[in-house]
Amino acid sequence: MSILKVTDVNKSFAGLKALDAVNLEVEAGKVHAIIGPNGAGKSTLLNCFVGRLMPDTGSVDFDGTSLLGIKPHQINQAGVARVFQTPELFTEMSVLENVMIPAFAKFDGAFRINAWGSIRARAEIRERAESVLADIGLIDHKDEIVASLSRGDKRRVEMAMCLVQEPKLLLLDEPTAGMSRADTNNTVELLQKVGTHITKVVIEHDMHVVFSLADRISVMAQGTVIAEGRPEEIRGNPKVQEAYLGGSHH
Ligand SMILES: Nc1ncnc2c1ncn2[C@@H]1O[C@H](COP(=O)(O)OP(=O)(O)OP(=O)(O)O)[C@@H](O)[C@H]1O
Repeated sequence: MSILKVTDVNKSFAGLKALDAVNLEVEAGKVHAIIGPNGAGKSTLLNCFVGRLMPDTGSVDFDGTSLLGIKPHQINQAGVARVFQTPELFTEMSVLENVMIPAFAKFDGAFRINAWGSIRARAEIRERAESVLADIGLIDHKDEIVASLSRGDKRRVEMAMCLVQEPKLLLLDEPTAGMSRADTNNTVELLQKVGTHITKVVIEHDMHVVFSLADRISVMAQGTVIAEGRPEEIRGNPKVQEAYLGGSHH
């Protein structure tokens, strides 16, 4: 069953067709990678999933409801979380506080009936945050200020901030960009381990990462999806090889 369905999406910027009749279906519970050379339209498409961009035409349905015309925070409330290329963190606050903030935003309303409910909510939210930090291997750093963490650990905090919201769909925009091989391998291991029930859409240039994680791959070139299939189908696809050889890539 598909949880995300993109139908005939078009988007132009001042005459440049960034998305040209894009169709894409993401199956629930799977890891779906979107790959393609620079300028293929991957980020533009992702921005249409989170309310940052409005397609000119076409539809984007998540869990049976249209995402178009909905504000980013409402899309987030509906169960879509995004991990950015550059972590957006509260750097002067502790790791635990950073993870508790999105959990409050998501769950507090459900408890806040009276003062007692609010205290209970705080305890429960702290527990949720600590449990995610344990999964992600950061529990020993929970009281540290985020500014003092390594780049790799900052990305883990951001991942924890997404996971604590218990999203249905997690969007990962180049999760290993700029990382060393060792950090990349750690991130791949982490993504294989955490939130296994969460549907993930990953934009990624590193083919080692793509082939380690993806259940399905969509290949974009010049604003459109030129191939879609299982990793072994995509690996040998001549259209895909041509798209990469014909365009510039990292
Ligand atoms: N806000 C914008 N205004 C004008 N043109 C844009 C805008 N955003 C993207 N584009 C153009 O749309 C096309 C698709 O860009 P997009 O960033 O979606 O590609 P991409 O596949 O994500 O590339 P990369 O792998 O380099 O991130 C490019 O030609 C880009 O220059």
